Amino acid sequence: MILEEKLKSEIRDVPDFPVPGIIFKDITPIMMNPVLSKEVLEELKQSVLDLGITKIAGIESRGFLFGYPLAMELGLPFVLIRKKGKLPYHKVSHAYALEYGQAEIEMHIDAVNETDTVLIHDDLLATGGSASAAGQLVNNCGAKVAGFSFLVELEFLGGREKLLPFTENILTLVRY
Ligand SMILES: O=P(O)(O)OC[C@H]1O[C@H](OP(=O)(O)OP(=O)(O)O)[C@H](O)[C@@H]1O
Ligand SMILES: Nc1ncnc2[nH]cnc12
Repeated sequence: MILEEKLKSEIRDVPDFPVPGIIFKDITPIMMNPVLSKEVLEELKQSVLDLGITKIAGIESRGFLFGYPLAMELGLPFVLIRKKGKLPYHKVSHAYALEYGQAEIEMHIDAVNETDTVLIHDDLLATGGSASAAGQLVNNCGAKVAGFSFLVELEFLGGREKLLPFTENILTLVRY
């Protein structure tokens, strides 16, 4: 079976979570499968090797699951992009809309700078609000966005369009 089929067979649809009308893509069964998790990590690694990235930024919280292991695999620093009020030091922040609500994310002001080309990683691309807000944070600190990577893309929400102004390198392993 190809990786996309294996992932689709594990990802679970949960209707009406966290609010009515949303079909939530539950990726926790992937984490319960260490063999598949390693395959995911290897695929992400091979796909971003040529992008010349200097740092990986992961979006809280599910973007940490594969983002940090990927950074360690590649021998790169990992940057935490967190929900408002969680990071201790001086920060840049950006508010945005989610598929199911509003949010604001933050990054330490010295986490990236003009010498960096950054890969932004998250588990899932829906409307693109979170990832484009993360791109803004990276750009606001003077760094370039070299690429985005996600396990899942909800194509019908058109999030990819929001990311194209940053880069055309948008990797997704499973599309719905
Ligand atoms: O493309 P968007 O419309 O912005 O949606 C995608 C975001 O929504 C989910 O995060 P959520 O805020 O639910 O947080 P979590 O990762 O902590 O569960 C998901 O992990 C992405 O970060
Ligand atoms: N439908 C969905 N499933 C899981 N995570 C999400 N984040 C935004 N939309 C989502």
